[in-house]
Amino acid sequence: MNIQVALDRLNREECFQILEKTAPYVDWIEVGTGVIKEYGMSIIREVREAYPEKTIVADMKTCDAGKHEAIQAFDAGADITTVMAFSADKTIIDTLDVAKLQGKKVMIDLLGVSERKRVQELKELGVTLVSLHIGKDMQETGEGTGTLFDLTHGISGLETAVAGGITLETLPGIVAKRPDTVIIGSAITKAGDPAEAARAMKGLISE
Ligand SMILES: O=C(CO)[C@H](O)[C@H](O)COP(=O)(O)O
Repeated sequence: MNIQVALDRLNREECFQILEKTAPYVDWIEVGTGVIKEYGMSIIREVREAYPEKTIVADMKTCDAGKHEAIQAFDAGADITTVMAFSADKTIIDTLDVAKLQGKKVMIDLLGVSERKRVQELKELGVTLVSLHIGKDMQETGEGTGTLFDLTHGISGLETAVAGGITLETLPGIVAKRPDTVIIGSAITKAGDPAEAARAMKGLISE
């Protein structure tokens, strides 16, 4: 099971400080949407150069112009780019085509999806990687990752990531569901000791 550290609501300096402290304990690095909006593709390039051995996820949250945005992310050095599940099927297919050509991957963000039917459709379009996701704003209303796994339960052949306010306390319940990747943002990046937070989470997952 991978740990993906999500770099969100941080400036460039903070992103690299967090990575310096946590890199030994994380497998995948997510350059968050807000960070990309602030710095553009150049920050993905910088992370790629600094961490050539890590899997880099560009959280582009693409919902249109799929081909163009996938090329942008992959050319900057991302291994995986994210696309919203509600996008038009054409957008999904276009990004999958670019990924296939470049030997990269697309992660479909299921934020806001409540019906398994859409997950099944995505699979039929050729999607192989999805993220079960409770967004920041809905986390504030108390929504948790509890029932998210119902969306993919019984649908075979999908690699799953899960995100949304996961903490050291909620991690055991998540790990029990056996996702392939656990995405953790604030619980690492806003911790008093990010290295210790990441180390503890890696330890828990490895148990
Ligand atoms: O995609 C995201 C926000 O849209 C975040 O990467 C994801 O939610 C993880 O961060 P946190 O653990 O702080 O919720």
